[in-house]
Amino acid sequence: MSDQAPVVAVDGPSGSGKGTVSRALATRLGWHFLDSGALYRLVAHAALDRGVALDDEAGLADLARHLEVRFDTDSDRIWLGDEEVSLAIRSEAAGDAASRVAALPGVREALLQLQRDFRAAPGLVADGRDMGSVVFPAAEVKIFLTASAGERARRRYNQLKEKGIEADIAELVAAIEARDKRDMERPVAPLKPAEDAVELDTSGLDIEGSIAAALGIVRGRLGA
Ligand SMILES: Nc1ncnc2c1ncn2[C@@H]1O[C@H](COP(=O)(O)OP(=O)(O)O)[C@@H](O)[C@H]1O
Ligand SMILES: Nc1ccn([C@H]2C[C@H](O)[C@@H](COP(=O)(O)OP(=O)(O)O)O2)c(=O)n1
Repeated sequence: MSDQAPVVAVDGPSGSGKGTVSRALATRLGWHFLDSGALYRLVAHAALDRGVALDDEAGLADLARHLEVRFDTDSDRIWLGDEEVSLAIRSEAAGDAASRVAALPGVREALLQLQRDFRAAPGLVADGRDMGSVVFPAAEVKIFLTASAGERARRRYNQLKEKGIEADIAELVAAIEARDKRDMERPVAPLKPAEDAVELDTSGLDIEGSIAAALGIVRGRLGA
């Protein structure tokens, strides 16, 4: 593993701040970035688009194996074939469908190598649920971000409000708890901290505080 580029794995539940913190880590370290959740969202989007049922494991795995995905990390845009799907895959419906397709072992297996291919010099920051436990089990640094369900619902509420979308906090808490339950109880690659992960609770932290704390963990581990 030491002859390969180093990996910082950032895992945790929805709304814990993984995307925000891991993108900032990648920028500050000058490393590559993998948004693995986007891959599950892309499979779900492609399935909804092409009428593949969300429990058709073979059909979904086939979609996952042949994803024609293109990321532009600078502009944060994503294409599926010729279609720009940057906004479409961020909807609550796509997130919910992603959580369903992510429970299927055939889909996870089909996305494994694609995720590992993101590892390149000088290093990779990988954001997801199983980066430290399954995809990069020998990652040099593993961080498990958490925050209370109430705090995560408030963050989601603010995100939706910024986009002009009305939402109900109680409904968001219920949706977050349902998604956590599905992600934690699935038999394959369930959401849980890797044994050697450092847990970081961001409930009482602002964004800069979360980034600084994560950067401190990375520097401590890498000795940089
Ligand atoms: N302390 C914090 N750390 C990270 N993100 C935060 C924090 N406080 C609020 N946020 C906001 O929470 C929202 C969800 O963060 P995001 O990075 O998308 O989470 P995840 O990728 O875990 O679902 C974003 O709008 C982000 O700006
Ligand atoms: N490595 C990963 C990444 C995401 N998933 C699943 C679990 C989530 O419910 C969906 C969507 O993930 P994403 O990180 O984009 O979702 P959030 O922004 O955290 O709500 O995909 C997964 O099972 N494994």
